[in-house]
Amino acid sequence: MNTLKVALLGCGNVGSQVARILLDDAESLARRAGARLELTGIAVRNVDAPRDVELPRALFTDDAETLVKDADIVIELMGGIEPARSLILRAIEHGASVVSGNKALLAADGPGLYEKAAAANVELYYEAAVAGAIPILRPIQESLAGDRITRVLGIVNGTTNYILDQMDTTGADFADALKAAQALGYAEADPTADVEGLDAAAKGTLLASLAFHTVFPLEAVKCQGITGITAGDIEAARDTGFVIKLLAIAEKQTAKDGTEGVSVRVHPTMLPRTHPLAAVHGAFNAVFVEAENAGELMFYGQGAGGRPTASAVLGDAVTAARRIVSGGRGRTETTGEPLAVLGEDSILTSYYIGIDAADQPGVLAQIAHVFADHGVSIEVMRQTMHTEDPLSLADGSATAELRIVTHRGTELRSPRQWRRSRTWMS
Ligand SMILES: NC(=O)C1=CN([C@@H]2O[C@H](COP(=O)(O)OP(=O)(O)OC[C@H]3O[C@@H](n4cnc5c(N)ncnc54)[C@H](O)[C@@H]3O)[C@@H](O)[C@H]2O)C=CC1
Ligand SMILES: N[C@@H](CC=O)C(=O)O
Ligand code: NA
Repeated sequence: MNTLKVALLGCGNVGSQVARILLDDAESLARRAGARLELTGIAVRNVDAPRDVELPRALFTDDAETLVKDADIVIELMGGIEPARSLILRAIEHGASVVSGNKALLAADGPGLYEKAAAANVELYYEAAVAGAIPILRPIQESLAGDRITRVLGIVNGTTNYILDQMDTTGADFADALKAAQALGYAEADPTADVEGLDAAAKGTLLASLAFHTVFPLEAVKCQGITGITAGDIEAARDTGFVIKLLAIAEKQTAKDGTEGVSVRVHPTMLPRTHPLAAVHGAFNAVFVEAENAGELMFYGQGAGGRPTASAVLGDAVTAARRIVSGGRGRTETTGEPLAVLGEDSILTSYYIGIDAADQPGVLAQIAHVFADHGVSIEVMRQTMHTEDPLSLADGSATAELRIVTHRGTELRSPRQWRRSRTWMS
């Protein structure tokens, strides 16, 4: 049986689990891959750093450059743009296939990397980069290659789903829930990427590009994270039978002028508690794919964490090994249908707005006036008094929390545009 040399870059939450499986499961992986996968080294910043998983000290090196030069398969689990990008390019130049979980890099520079991999006749696989353990990219690229996908939407960030779920079910506060998500290995090295929605935006970009056979630029994602969500918002949602989830939504649409294009957006969304996505708890993810002939498909599983993500990485490594053993290329990126990037004026949805207002006569009328002035139709308005300070009721300084849900409409920036969008209102 052949032996393929595997170089691992990074030994954090995911990398350490990948190394463990490569070592512990070597015999059965060899049978499945058709070649032995020999872990030749693990590149890290500090070879002496303490690790949660016990691994042979001799495998560690801080010389990633040298390690990739002699590998058949390079597994990149360092994260970040550089040096990950340069090391992947170096691996490709040396004829190695690459497996990565680095959605930040792939969303920023995927096409450049695929092109280099195709030219060198090697594979670049990244199933772990979207929705962790859930097989979603391969089904989109292979199983649905004969269908037309129209929409992909779902919960694709484990950290934010964990935080929102903890706030909803246990009343945990945002900061504590984030700390727990970090300790469990769900969060990115810089968790801003999770809580500001950037990680979900990167995944949305990858999903849209593969589902619609186009190149969707990361900068074109309309993105809002969960840092503005308060315990009050969660409570108000619960009181009205809703739950707040961070969704990524990629849609193929026809703009008003007839142009066919794609929009991608990430934002907190109020979902009825009876919706299937409302039942996605903890760091689990769920992705709906809608295709013209297949109809609706739902993919569900662990979206973050070392072990589940390592499963997706190993799946790609075995697939890459099989290709090397059998010869020939595997699946390629199909970017044959460049589609227009559609913006906010093509996104039709209803909005939830929370306002803290003085509880004084005329305030409600003023707010309603601003909405009317901008052509925004209100569907539901609820008022809750802040009564923590009973004296405030007497001295007239009390405030009220207003929760407003609009009818469906587009989100446009200037008042003039809002007026123009009036025709889109239901
Ligand atoms: N943690 C998770 O649940 C998931 C993570 N991913 C992705 O997998 C990748 C790894 O994630 P984690 O294991 O959570 O990250 P981590 O921060 O726990 O581990 C990163 C590892 O890379 C090493 N590293 C970083 N920069 C380096 C450099 N310049 N030179 C040498 N070594 C370097 C670090 O020493 C560490 O061992 C990231 O791209 C992440 O986005 C993807 C899906 C899920
Ligand atoms: N930080 C990410 C990890 C997986 O992609 C998340 O929380 O989903
Ligand atoms: Na996946």
